[in-house]
Amino acid sequence: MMQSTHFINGEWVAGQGHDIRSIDPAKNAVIWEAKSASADQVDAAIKAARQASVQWAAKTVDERLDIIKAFGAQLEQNKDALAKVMARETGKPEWETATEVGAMIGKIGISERAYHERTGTVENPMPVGKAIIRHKPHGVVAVFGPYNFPGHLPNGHIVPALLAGNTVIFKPSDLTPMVAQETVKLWEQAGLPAGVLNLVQGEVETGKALASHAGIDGLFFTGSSRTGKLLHEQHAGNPGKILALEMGGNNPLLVREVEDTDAAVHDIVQSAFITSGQRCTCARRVFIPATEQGDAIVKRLIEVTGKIKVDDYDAQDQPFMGAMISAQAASQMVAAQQQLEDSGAKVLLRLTQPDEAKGFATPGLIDVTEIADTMPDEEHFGPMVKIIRYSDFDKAIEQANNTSFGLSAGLLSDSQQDWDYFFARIRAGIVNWNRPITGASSAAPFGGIGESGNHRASAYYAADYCAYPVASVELEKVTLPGKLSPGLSM
Ligand SMILES: NC(=O)c1ccc[n+]([C@@H]2O[C@H](COP(=O)([O-])OP(=O)(O)OC[C@H]3O[C@@H](n4cnc5c(N)ncnc54)[C@H](O)[C@@H]3O)[C@@H](O)[C@H]2O)c1
Ligand SMILES: O=CCC[C@H](NC(=O)CCC(=O)O)C(=O)O
Repeated sequence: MMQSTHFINGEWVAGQGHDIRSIDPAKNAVIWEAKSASADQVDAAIKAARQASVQWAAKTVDERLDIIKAFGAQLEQNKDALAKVMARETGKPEWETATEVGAMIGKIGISERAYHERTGTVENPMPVGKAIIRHKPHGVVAVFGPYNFPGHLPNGHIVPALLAGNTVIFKPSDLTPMVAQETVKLWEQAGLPAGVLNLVQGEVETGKALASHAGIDGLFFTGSSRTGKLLHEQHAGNPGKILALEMGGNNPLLVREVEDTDAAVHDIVQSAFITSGQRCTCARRVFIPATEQGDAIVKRLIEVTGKIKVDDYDAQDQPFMGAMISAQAASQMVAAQQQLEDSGAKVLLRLTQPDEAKGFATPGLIDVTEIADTMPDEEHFGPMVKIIRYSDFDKAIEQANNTSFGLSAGLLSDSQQDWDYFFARIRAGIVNWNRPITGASSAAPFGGIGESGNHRASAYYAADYCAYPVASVELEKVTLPGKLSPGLSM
């Protein structure tokens, strides 16, 4: 029987495109199979969203919020089941997917606050009448999600977009269709009117059909810089379409003088290896002083990293790291490590793929000091950290900034002076002090500069790209001014 996996105009329908499937990367088992949405089905989803758009935008914010809160209640009721689906489809441990569902629930209250604070209505008195700032939804927007947070990150676009009065076509990562399907079912159960949120599943073809469609007013994308750049090029010449791009990073973490070596090692590990290194904010380059204390940090980092538990998402004794998204992703990390080694880097702890048919990769550390100025500026999206030993803080900051990305960066140092110096010079959208550089707060803006984004930060600032401001000067009755302009007589 054909699976109905696309949600168009309030109905679940079977795809008319080609065969797609989802694989549990920890068990190497097919867990979902269907047909992708064809270009005609993408078109139908956009038409449904357009049709639903007037009535949805005409509702009061509180009416929209009631439905969004009902979705939050559905998430709460189904949190264990959804977390299990996420773990199966991504390989992430169940403790971590439980926190992902928690973040989805938390997003609702945060989006409500952000809506009022960032896009609320403001009145200013004028000598005659008043000036009012209001916000309107863009209309029909497309949301593209990545695989690493298949619930939380698309949710971070969808909730504020719907709250602002937009209707949405959601195209999840083709690696995580099941999480998307289960999430959209919860929206359906929450009573969202037909056409307000549509789901089209598929690979690049489906993505292209949606992104290039003339019927969308905006596109909110979270994913790789490669795809984000393609979308940016595709939208060149369309200044009226809002494009919000959240992309990757080649994030630096600098260590200076710290009293507590273990605390520094903990923050490095948490920054580098959480989610098997598959977070956009993960530390990719760690700068450690070429001093005795630096040697001690490296030694301890090797010990602690070597003991990280990597295992099945549903293991009784939960691991810190589960499988990566696919066996292919793990083997790409092995190949990336080999390339660096061939270029002169020194492996301190080897990243391995214990089973070529599965997505597991053990965490790796590689010293790239000798090739730091010549190695490619690449985001290696997995559990491998490049260590750079430095003697000069200014040079280290310069190297840290020597990237076309600019998502997250951090400093581990017990000195306030170091922090002030670092903060003034480092270039990134997220800059932390003595905290891991992963685990960003949804109550703050989230985004990067350079190839990491296009200055339309998400999380708390997602409200900004979900609505456009309208300025009005108003007076209740047409009235002659008390004083006419010079040279004018009535
Ligand atoms: N800055 C952030 O907020 C953030 C968050 C999570 C992940 N990321 C980044 O995302 C990447 C990992 O996620 P990914 O591999 O799923 O990203 P990806 O770019 O491969 O895919 C993202 C989405 O775009 C779609 N897509 C791919 N090619 C397309 C095309 N040519 N036209 C239209 N759509 C297309 C995909 O199907 C998916 O829905 C990493 O680079 C990571 O740093 C960034
Ligand atoms: O992989 C990219 C996201 C990483 C994650 N960031 C957030 O959760 C941002 C907050 C939000 O979107 O609400 C992290 O920093 O760990």
